[in-house]
Amino acid sequence: MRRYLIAGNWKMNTDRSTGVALATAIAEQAADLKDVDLLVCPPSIYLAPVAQALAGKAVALGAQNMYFEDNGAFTGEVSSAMLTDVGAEYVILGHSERRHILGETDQDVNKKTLKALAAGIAPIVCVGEKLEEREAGETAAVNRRQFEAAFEGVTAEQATSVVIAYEPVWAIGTGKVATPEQAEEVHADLRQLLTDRYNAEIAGQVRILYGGSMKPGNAAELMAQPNVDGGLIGGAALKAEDFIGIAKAAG
Ligand SMILES: O=C(CO)COP(=O)(O)O
Repeated sequence: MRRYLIAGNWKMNTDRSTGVALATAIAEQAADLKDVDLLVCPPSIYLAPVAQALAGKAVALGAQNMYFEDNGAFTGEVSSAMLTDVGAEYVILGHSERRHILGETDQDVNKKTLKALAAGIAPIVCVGEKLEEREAGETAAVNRRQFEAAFEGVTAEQATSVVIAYEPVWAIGTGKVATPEQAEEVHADLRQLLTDRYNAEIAGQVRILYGGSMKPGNAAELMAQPNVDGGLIGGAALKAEDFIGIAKAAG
């Protein structure tokens, strides 16, 4: 069945030395954990030194974004080949900060998802509604639209490598975590969308993470939900102790 995945999204935080120290501290404690996959996603510029710190360790490396073109005149962007070159196995795509602050569209997320899969990188596709959308009763529709757009053209074979992260925008960095029931409702909807698009067997293999103010103190009840397969952690991923505390709650 599905293994829990605890993923740290460091966002635009850390520097070279604190990033390496954080990855090293997580890797040291990761050895004791069973039945859970750990992943850290530092800023692109620190992927290489963090990869070095994690060599031979039970913690995977991921990026926070990539571009969908292979190479060329795209100033400031990073390609899928560059990510694999430095050892990234995952890439976060369509994070709400990229959608709502940096203007990324559903179509961009789809192109990036297809490119990552073609390159052998596991995309972590983020979906999630804003507060006003939830209050307007649009939660299911928004998450469905983002899901359907991202999965356009993804084959059944590829789908099992995709990770979905449900991150309600109102819960990100606010300390206002979704209740386990709120999370489970959306996760179950997403699993049903996978079943409808592919089949129940494939849907049963895809990991659906929750993200938004997840902490050691609330992680266990969230991950006790049948369709919550781990977490995409922001603030609490910047302290090894908190990140490992969440990973322990998965067990
Ligand atoms: O956006 C997130 C992870 O991608 C969640 O951030 P916080 O855990 O800081 O709320």
